[in-house]
Amino acid sequence: MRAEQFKPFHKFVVVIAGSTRGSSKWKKGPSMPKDKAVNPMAVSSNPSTNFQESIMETEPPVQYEDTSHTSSITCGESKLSHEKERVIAGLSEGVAKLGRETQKQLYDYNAQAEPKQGGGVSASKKGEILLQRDRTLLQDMTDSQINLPNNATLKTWKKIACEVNTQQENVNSPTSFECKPLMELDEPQPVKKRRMQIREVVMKDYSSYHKLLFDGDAIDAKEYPATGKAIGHGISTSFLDEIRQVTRDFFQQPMEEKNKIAKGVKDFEGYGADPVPEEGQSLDWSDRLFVNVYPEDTRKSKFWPESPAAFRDVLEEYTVKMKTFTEIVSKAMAKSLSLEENCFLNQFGERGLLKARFNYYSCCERPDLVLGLKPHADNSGYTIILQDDVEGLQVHKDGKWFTVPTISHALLVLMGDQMEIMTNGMFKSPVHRVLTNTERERISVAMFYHPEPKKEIGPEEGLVNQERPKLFKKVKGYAVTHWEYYQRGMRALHVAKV
Ligand SMILES: O=C(O)CCC(=O)C(=O)O
Ligand SMILES: [Fe+2]
Repeated sequence: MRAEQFKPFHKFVVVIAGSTRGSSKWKKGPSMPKDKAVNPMAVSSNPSTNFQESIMETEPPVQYEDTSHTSSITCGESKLSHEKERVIAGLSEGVAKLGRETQKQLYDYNAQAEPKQGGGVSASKKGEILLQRDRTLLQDMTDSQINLPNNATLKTWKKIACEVNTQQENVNSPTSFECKPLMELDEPQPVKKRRMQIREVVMKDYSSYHKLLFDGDAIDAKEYPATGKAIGHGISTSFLDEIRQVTRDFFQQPMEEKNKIAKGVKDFEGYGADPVPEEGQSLDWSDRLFVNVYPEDTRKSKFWPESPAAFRDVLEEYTVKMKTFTEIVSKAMAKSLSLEENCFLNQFGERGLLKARFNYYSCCERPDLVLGLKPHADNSGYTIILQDDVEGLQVHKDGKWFTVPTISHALLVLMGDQMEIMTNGMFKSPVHRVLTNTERERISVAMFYHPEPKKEIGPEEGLVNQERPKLFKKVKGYAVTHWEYYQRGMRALHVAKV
C-alpha cells in the first residue's frame, strides 16, 4: 500500500453531471421479461440512431439463455481475436444500415441456416456460427461469391471487408484496412459535437464543499446536463496519470496476456467485452476489464492483472482513495438536499460496493457507424469516471447528445439509477454513450459505487411530500434487473417507478 494520504482540499476538480430534467421523454419502458420476441434490430448502437426512437420501438426483453457473442468469441476454444470482433462489429453496423425489410430477410435466412444457440453448443461452434453468419450476410448483400475457408484469418477478413466495401484488391497490412460501410447510407448523419457546459469550482475547505458541489443551483438548474460543479478531490495529478498509464499498458499487451484473466460466459468480472445477447446487436468498439475492488472480500484475485506489474498496487491505492471520496461526496449530496448527512451512506451500507471498469477504445475508421459504448444509464448509485485527454463521452439531453469535455486533473461524477431512486428523482441518472474516433485511442476508468446488494433502497422520506409524491418503490437487487436491460441497450429504471 502506498503511503500517500487522501488530502481532500487540493486544487483539483471534480465535475458532477446529473440531469435535473425528468426522463419523461423516454417512453415508460416495458415491464420485466415477458414471453415476447425481441425485435433484434431495434437496439442499435449506431450513433446516428435516435436512441429515444429505439427505445420506443423496442419490445420487452425475454428471459434468455446466454448466447453471448462475446463469450463465444473471447472465451473457450474459439479464440477469435479481438481484432476480428472489431471487423465483425463494423460489418454488423453495415447490416444495421440496411432497410428493415432486408434485415429481416437476412436474419430469417440465417435463422434457418443456424443451429439453435445456447445449451450444449461449444464456444468454438458458436464462434464458427457467428463467422458463418457474417460471411453469409456479406455474400447476401453483395451478391458476390466469396468462398471463405473455415479457418479464415484476420487478414482474410480485412481483405473481404475491403473488397466488399472499396473494391480494393490488395490489403496486406492492418493499417491500410478501412472499415467502410457496406453500402452508401441513405442519409449520412455526421455526429455533431455540442459540448456540455461545465462550471469548475476549486475547493478551499470542507465547509464550502457540499455547498459548491450540490447547491440549489445544481439541483434546480434548467439546463441539464450542465449541472457541473468542481471540487478538490485531493488525488495528485501524477497519481491520476499513473492510473491512466497502467490502464493503457494493460490493454496494449498481447491478447494472450490479457486472456489470462478473461471472463467466462457467466462472469461479470474479468477481461472481455460486454455481451450482445440479441441477434443483430452490435458489439461495442471497446475492450474492457471489470473487477470488484471493495470490500476486499468481494475481490476475485484471478481477475486482477499481474501484468503490468504496477497494476495491482495502483488499483489498490485508487480503491482506498475512492472509498474516502465516496464518503465525502455522499455526505455532500445529502447536505445539498438538506438531508441528514449520513442518509445516503446508510442506504449504501457500510459494505457498499466499489467496482472498477477499465475501458479501452481503439481507433475506428468509421466513428459515424460504430459506438465505443452503447447508450446506457449506470446502475450504480453514482459513478466516478477518470477520463484521459481524448473526448468521447456524451450525455443525452432533449434528443441531443452533448460531449463531456475532458479535464485531465478532474474526476467526473455521473449519477446512476440508484441515486435517482434514493433522491426521489431529484438527481437524474443521465443516459450516456461513448463515441469512437479515427485518430486517437481513448481510455477511461469508471468506478461504480453501489449499495450493498442485499440492502433495500428507496426514496429518502425527506424528499417526499405532497408536491413531490413518491416516484419510486423500494427496490432490492436492482443491479440484476438493470443488467438484463443494459446489455440489450435498454433502460431499466421504469421497473422501480411507482
Ligand atoms: O468511457 C467513459 O468515459 C464512460 C464509461 C461508462 O460510461 C461506463 O463504463 O459505464
Ligand atoms: Fe456508464
